[in-house]
Amino acid sequence: MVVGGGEVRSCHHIVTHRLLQVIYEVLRGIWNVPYITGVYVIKKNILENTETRPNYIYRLYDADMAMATNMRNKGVFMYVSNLEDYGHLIEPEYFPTKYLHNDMWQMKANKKDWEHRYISPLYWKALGPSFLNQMPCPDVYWFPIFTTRFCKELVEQANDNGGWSSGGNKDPRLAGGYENVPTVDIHMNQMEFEQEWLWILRHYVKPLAEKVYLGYDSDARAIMNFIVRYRPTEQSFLRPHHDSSTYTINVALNRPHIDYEGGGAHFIRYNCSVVDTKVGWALMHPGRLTHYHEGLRTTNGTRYIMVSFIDP
Ligand SMILES: O=C(O)CCC(=O)C(=O)O
Ligand SMILES: [Fe+2]
Repeated sequence: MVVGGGEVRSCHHIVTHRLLQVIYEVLRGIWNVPYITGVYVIKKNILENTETRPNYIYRLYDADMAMATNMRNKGVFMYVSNLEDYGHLIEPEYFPTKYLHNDMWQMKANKKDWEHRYISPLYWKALGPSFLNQMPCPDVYWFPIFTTRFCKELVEQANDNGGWSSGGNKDPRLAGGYENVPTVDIHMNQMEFEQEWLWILRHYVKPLAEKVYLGYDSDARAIMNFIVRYRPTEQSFLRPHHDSSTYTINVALNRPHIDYEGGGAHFIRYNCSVVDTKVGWALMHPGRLTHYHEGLRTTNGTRYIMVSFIDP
């Protein structure tokens, strides 16, 4: 497992590095290792002492290999420790610069930071097997998923893009060119956020769906992923309809009574409405038959929601 300092060839190094990562994720401790790259925490007296000060030259080795070898030869050992959290490295290779909120695109490259920014701390609680999830209407569940920041940035990103549809039945964005129940909306593919959104569905939404709809295995597939805006002066409500989904998520992106008045979802068979929605919380409901539903009228301001028709 531990390869002698200075004898490590690069392919070994990659395999060893990955194995060590796995071990470090499972175990806690301190390990004496021959070679470390990237980040070092060095005792001040080691740096001050001219005998032990790091030296980066040894034969024709790369600087980090030379340093590791020289330190070991001087009897200054290096350790990997995960007893304390000193922080983490960021992956700088993929970072777009063309969007308004580029951080939103970082879920794959820098998952830890992305989750910290955009996934609500309550989400992890809601996912827990012993947590009883809210059901405001029959088979309609209500989950905290996103932070306020996520919702704010998603709306700003949509408005920055500006490709809102007219809300008419003719919709050139769709394969058939026709939308039976049109909304004033913007699709995730218009925002170049479709693959990212599908990743979010697979990683965060699917486990919630499988928790509450016991025995259902969700593919977390979705073709229709869009932000809707309702305004009294344009489209202000959505007539009763079914969704083309097995289940739908409907995320509140802004605040009732502050950013807008009215709004909410009404489930007709149960005569049950969800009106006091919370930013970053998603409604999840079956898409068809039992859950014929409508969007209630927004009477003031602009109401924004994010909708996905999952497993169509
Ligand atoms: O306004 C709502 O909350 C309902 C939205 C909806 O049903 C839809 O977009 O399919
Ligand atoms: Fe709907």
